[in-house]
Amino acid sequence: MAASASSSLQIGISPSISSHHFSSAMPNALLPHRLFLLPRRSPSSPSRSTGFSSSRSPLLIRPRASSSSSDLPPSPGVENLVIIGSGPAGYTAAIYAARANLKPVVFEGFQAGGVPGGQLMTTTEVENFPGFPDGITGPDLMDRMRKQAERWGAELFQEDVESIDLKNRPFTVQSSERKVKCHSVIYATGATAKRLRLPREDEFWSRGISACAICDGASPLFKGQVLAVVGGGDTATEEALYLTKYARHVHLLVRKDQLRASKAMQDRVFNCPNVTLHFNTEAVDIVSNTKGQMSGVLVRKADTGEESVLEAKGLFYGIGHLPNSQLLKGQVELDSSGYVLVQDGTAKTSVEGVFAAGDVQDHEWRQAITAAGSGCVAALSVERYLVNENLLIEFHQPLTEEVQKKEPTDRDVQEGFDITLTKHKGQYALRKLYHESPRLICVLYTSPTCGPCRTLKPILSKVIDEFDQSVHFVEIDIEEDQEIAEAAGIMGTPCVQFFKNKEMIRNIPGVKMKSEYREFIESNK
Ligand SMILES: Cc1cc2nc3c(=O)[nH]c(=O)nc-3n(C[C@H](O)[C@H](O)[C@H](O)COP(=O)(O)OP(=O)(O)OC[C@H]3O[C@@H](n4cnc5c(N)ncnc54)[C@H](O)[C@@H]3O)c2cc1C
Repeated sequence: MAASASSSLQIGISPSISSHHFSSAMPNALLPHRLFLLPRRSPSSPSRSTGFSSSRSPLLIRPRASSSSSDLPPSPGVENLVIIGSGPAGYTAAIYAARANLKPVVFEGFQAGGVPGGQLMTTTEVENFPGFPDGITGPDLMDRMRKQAERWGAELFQEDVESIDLKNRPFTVQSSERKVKCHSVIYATGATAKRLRLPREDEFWSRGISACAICDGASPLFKGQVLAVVGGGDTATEEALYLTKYARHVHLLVRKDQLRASKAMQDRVFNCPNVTLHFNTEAVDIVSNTKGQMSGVLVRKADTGEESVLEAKGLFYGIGHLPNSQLLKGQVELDSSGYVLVQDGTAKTSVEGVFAAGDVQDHEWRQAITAAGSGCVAALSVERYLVNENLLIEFHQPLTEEVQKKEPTDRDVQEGFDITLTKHKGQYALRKLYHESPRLICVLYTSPTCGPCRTLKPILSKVIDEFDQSVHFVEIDIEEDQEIAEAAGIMGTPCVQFFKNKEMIRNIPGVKMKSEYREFIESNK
């Protein structure tokens, strides 16, 4: 992924290309972003299904009558519920808890244990989630869940939780940016992709090794190349099949003598001519060429110990997940693999008031719908717990009129490129800005199915807003604008590059903290 810290982007416009691009009718992708503000209805309106802001204050605070012996009133400044995690489990819990007027605080996470939206942000089509007969992409499904939680008043923070104190009541949840006291917690932090820890793994991470075929498969580094995938389960088989869209050939390295994947996935792999299965084969290390680029995988036969080099320009991990339960260690009972133990058929953990949902407590089913189901159980259990303990405070939302973003119309397309605007999209805009902008240019490279890209967009957008008029921003979809992505040496998405005076001065792959982008712009604008 590394590009030199200061190099010029090879996007100088050749006369033929530039005149063609500049004179042709502008496609949608080249349009500057424009937003339209329309009034929204209140969440009480039954006909409306999406999009209410979380910025609201409680209209009415009404302690409920207690059914327990406790006479203590609810403590001020203490939240009813904190939900940690924003996969199907966390968002479903948030929807139910918000609908029950608990005003849950949700820590969606940032980079510890995955991305906001969880594991489905790294997949393309989800074909088995009820209610979507034609399937839906993972990121779209998670966007919908998020909006639904927000609509009903869940308070969402894209921050990692760094510590939890469950030994003292009320509980304390400390994130990267705030400390929250609460009476109950739903722990829904999911699971994280495992790594192989190969000797040269760090050297080639994002420069050949990836744990997300969906995010990185379309990048120029891998297109038309021979690639390898490690693993024998559903993740590995799905990744191998997905990569055949872009790769010349895919080798699937399976440590055992058979696949663990579902029968349906096995059939698809066996019937795919572009995938070669290597049983009893493990990856030992990465092999590079004289230019220091990945050129192969050193593999070992598990049965004979024989080692050989398999030609491959990329290695994708599909070897399963670890439950993200680190924060609970020593406070809540976990099983030997680290999964949170819950009482059978419930979301109750060993600590009263602490509930767990989703993959972090489920090593068996691990599906979006089971995670969502357990999130629902957890939220309903919290409501019951708070009522029984006389801790519940109900929050009712004011019926505020809100505003909504609207996609650009055909008329906007006609209006064309305007250099006075800060935010742009597409290679036409990038070429124009590269040659004409006196400002620092921030380029965000994305791909349509990349979940982390959706995480980064609002983060970067907010930072750009802080520097309006002293920076230009361009979003490049690497599938739509392959030529420019290739010229810029993009090997995975998301990736941010900064240009000034026709020089690339910084390349930042992946999703970073807001402060990193902010500080760089501040000192280079
Ligand atoms: C490639 C792939 C394809 C899949 N396809 C399907 C499919 O088609 N259908 C299906 O049903 N299932 C599918 N699954 C499985 C499904 O994605 C999971 O079962 C489901 O996402 C689990 O949901 P969850 O809410 O428990 O956790 P996750 O989705 O893992 O979400 C966990 C959340 O916790 C957050 N988090 C972690 N640590 C912290 C912290 N310290 N602070 C704050 N937040 C934190 C993360 O950011 C994340 O938002 C797929 C999984 C993968 C990997």
